[in-house]
Amino acid sequence: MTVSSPTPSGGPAPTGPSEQSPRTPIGATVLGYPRIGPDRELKRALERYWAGRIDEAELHEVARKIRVDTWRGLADAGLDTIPSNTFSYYDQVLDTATLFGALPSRFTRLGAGPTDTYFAAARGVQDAPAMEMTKWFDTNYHYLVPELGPDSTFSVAGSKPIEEYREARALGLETRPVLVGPVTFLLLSKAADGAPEGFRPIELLDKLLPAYVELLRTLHDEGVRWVQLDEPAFAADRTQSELDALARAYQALGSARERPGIMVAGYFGGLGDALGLLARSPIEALAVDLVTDPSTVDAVAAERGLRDKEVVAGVVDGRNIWRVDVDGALARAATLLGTAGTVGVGTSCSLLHVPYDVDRETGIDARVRDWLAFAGQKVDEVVLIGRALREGQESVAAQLETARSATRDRAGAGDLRDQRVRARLEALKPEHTRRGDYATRAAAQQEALKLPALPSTTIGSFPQTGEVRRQRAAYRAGRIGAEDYRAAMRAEVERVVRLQEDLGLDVLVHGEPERNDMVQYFAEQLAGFAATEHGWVQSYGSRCVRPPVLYGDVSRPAPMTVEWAKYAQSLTERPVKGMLTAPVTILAWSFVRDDQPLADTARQVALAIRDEVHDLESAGIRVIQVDEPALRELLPLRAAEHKAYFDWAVESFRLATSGISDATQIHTHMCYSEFGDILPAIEAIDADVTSIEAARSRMEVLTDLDEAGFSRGVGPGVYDIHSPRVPDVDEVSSLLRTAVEAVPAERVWVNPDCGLKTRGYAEVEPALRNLVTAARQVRAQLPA
Ligand SMILES: CN1c2c(nc(N)[nH]c2=O)NC[C@@H]1CNc1ccc(C(=O)N[C@@H](CCC(=O)N[C@@H](CCC(=O)N[C@@H](CCC(=O)O)C(=O)O)C(=O)O)C(=O)O)cc1
Ligand SMILES: N[C@@H](CCS)C(=O)O
Ligand SMILES: [Zn+2]
Repeated sequence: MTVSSPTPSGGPAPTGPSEQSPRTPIGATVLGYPRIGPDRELKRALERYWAGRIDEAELHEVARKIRVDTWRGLADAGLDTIPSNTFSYYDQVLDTATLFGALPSRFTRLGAGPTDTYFAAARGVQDAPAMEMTKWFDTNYHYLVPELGPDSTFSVAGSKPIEEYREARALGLETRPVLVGPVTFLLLSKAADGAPEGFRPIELLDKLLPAYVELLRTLHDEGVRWVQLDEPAFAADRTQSELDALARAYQALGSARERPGIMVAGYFGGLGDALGLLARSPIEALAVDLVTDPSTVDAVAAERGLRDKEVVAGVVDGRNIWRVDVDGALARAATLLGTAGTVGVGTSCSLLHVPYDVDRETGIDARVRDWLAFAGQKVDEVVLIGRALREGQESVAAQLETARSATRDRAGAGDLRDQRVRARLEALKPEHTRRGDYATRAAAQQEALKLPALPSTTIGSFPQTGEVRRQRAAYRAGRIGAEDYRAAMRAEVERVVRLQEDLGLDVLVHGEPERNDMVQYFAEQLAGFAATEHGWVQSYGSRCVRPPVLYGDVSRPAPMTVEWAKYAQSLTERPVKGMLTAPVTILAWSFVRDDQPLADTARQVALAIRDEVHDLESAGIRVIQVDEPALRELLPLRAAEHKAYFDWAVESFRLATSGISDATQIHTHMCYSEFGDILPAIEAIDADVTSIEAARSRMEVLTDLDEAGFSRGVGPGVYDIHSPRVPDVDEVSSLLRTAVEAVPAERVWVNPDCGLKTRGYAEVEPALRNLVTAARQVRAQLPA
């Protein structure tokens, strides 16, 4: 397999759609690639740049090397075409807003250079708070939300896709620039502050399209043969007017005279009604996700309008890490042979969501490792399936057989089924997911805890200092032993407990210094999971996570947190909150098995957490928080699937948190989400207290919860921990007064928006001091 031949340096491409010349097919390709660097080189460079330790040139050089290595690797692996502009210094949606000159004016008027203006928008600076960050569809990646108003204008203000194209071409590599499509860009944007009531960014489509047309012309003049326009927004339910916008957009872009070939990529599910619209539009290619929803293959095969188009069959899962089932993938791609003009082979979505290379994971059992494919291996899978499809299976018989034997081995691995776990689940009765009624519990808890009105607490983690991380790195590398590590972490716990006593918080935490991550920490101790050593995936900006691999039945061989919670409680008279992660969040932030329904896996995880809850209670811990920040994350994109999801998601939380005394108080915590769709579930999980991100939206969520009939304790965040800003006492008191107007004061708790692990003590101490002072002030003003 060969890479497309390079365009002669500097010269325009010989073809354009208007000239009707044959175009090299897209063939075997990937929709995008990780960009943080195999050893998180970009993360380190970004953080050094932000700290003023390297200059811009050094940062750009690290980025250039990541791009070059990526392109060379993809070309050497044998893909037919390779993407560019999939690199980003922070986020591709922010890149798109920058490219089209649509950054909020609070950043452009700072007068900084382009790089620092971009980072100001991403991270905020004094007096110019960062753009809002939210989840990218149902993934654990987060993007920055563009802010648009009726007066927003668009132009081609940047040149990133062009520069990256040129950079690759200078290496002799022809690439396909990837852009967020215009309709998805607008659907992901929000109305800027001050926009008229009811304004929706999609109304700006006719103003945005000319900028895309201009960019397409520039790319064409540069010699670009294909562009990829990503429209994942159409994997979710869309209104007729949004579908009309899609049709209008691609009619306009497809009719542009001088442009490269256009491939629209729809991913994270089937395209629904958008499929037919795109099939009828004057574009040349469509990339479809044939993994997320298996019925998509039939919908695509039935689509007559694709006869003159190339369809890139996304048969290699871009989001999970299992080796592809080559026969299933080949069958799906082959189904499209009679439908599409040409069939290419690709990943279901960008590989941004998986780590770089499974071969480095020497710590994972070799048998399990052989079942896995990370980004590098997935590229090989795409190349393999592409060749088998084009040249026949005989041409790659040996590689196909190796792949088949790994798939067979996994399917037959009976030792992944733990009969004890299965028997426990079989024996579950409805009472295993029920607690006593809330009013009785609330009275028993007040009797046990004797908390003041408006009790103050934190969400769990305290700053993960460089020293804490260094200790863990030293422990992992074997430079210090288990006892020394434990002693260092206990010293940190003691420091954090003393600090909270000094600050005057009412319910304390141990601070989570011993945790690398709130999911990975548990996965490392549960049977059925494998942890990775190098498997970093970008979560947002420079922040990464290492999602564990959930490959078998889950159980808890031994208590996971009890010693830490007990130790913290031994240091103080005040109640210490035990801290656990709930089942849905554990699943959402892991790579999950695909050989059984997620609901079954959730129940297994719930049983393990339930065991821990019971052990914490037995150890004298009277308040236990079970964090469920990702409850919104696994919500299916299509509304028709919501009820089934909520049923198992709520059941798993309740299974994890019932069977305990009425007097034991269960907290949960939610953040990083739009809560609108999950309000009924927040009530249904039946936690005694829910702490919830609210500071930036000025407590709006409380009114929403109230309207949804929420009747339990609630801790709306009064300190935005995503910003280094220290809120003053008046600001916190004002938020608290708003809170007690929306919810009866006896149900209100006082806490930050989320954990403090990413912050420094220099901000956290004064912020918490102000929080406690504000709580006391407002408490003193409550009617007796
Ligand atoms: C709440 N969020 C989380 C999500 N997903 C998760 N799995 N976990 C989450 O908490 N999704 C939604 C949000 C996303 N938010 C965040 C927030 C913060 C981070 C983050 O800070 N990530 C850290 C890595 C955390 C970690 O695993 N740390 C490890 C390893 C630390 C490390 O890199 N060590 C260095 C050596 C250190 C030294 O010597 O100084 C090394 O190994 O090279 C640990 O503490 O042991 C990040 O740095 O990106 C992520 C998502
Ligand atoms: N207990 C966790 C929740 C984060 S969502 C923390 O405090 O970091
Ligand atoms: Zn949180």
